[in-house]
Amino acid sequence: MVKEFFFEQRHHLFTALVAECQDVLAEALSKHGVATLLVSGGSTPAPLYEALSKTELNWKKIKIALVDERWVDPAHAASNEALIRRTLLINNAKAAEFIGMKTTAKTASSGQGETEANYRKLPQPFSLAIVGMGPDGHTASLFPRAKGLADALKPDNDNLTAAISANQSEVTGPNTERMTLTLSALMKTDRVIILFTGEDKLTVFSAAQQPGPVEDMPIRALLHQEQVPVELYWAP
Ligand SMILES: O=C(O)[C@H](O)[C@@H](O)[C@H](O)[C@H](O)COP(=O)(O)O
Repeated sequence: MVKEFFFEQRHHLFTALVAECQDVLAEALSKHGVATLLVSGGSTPAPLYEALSKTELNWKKIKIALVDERWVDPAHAASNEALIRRTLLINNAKAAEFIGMKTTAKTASSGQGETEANYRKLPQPFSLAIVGMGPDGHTASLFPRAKGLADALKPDNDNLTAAISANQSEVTGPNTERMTLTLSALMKTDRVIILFTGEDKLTVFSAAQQPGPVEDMPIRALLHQEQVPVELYWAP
């Protein structure tokens, strides 16, 4: 069951969401002494990251890692690592340790072993994952009917990360080669927060809440499970 938080204005959403993230991370720090924050890319979350970067958390005890990555150089405009370095790893949050997904491997599939080894060093359970949703019902880089999707969604897949080749029709530009957290990794997270805006995506989300093939709308894998608390933060 997804707990939904709707806001009339985006700045109200981000104010509330920063406070929620701060509470979740502070609780993880007091319980475990460390916290792991998993963050998505895309165009929506930047205001959250910029505000979160200024909060008075014990950032040197917080590990920040990507939910997914386009398999491009960190200097590339489409890089999620670049987005996080620009919007979150600044101000107080600069003290956090960042673990990226991109390696020097030519393809995500040939880089997956190294990325996996890096992610297995992250403290578990992960404290908080911030995920988005695309207009096609994808989340992370779990794209509908993409190559690698079935494995990435398998409950018995112990890998934390998976290489995905999205269909060109699903992504803008050259970013079809992706690395993503698997569903298993998201199920090892104490709290998952879905963040998106706009009426169109809300319509897609409502459709995803109905039963249907997960491969058509992979965010269904997060919505139709009772293992991990999932919250939606939405504004028009
Ligand atoms: O690498 C990415 O693009 C993201 O991780 C992806 O899953 C994103 O969250 C959605 O596509 C929504 O993106 P927008 O916020 O740009 O709508």
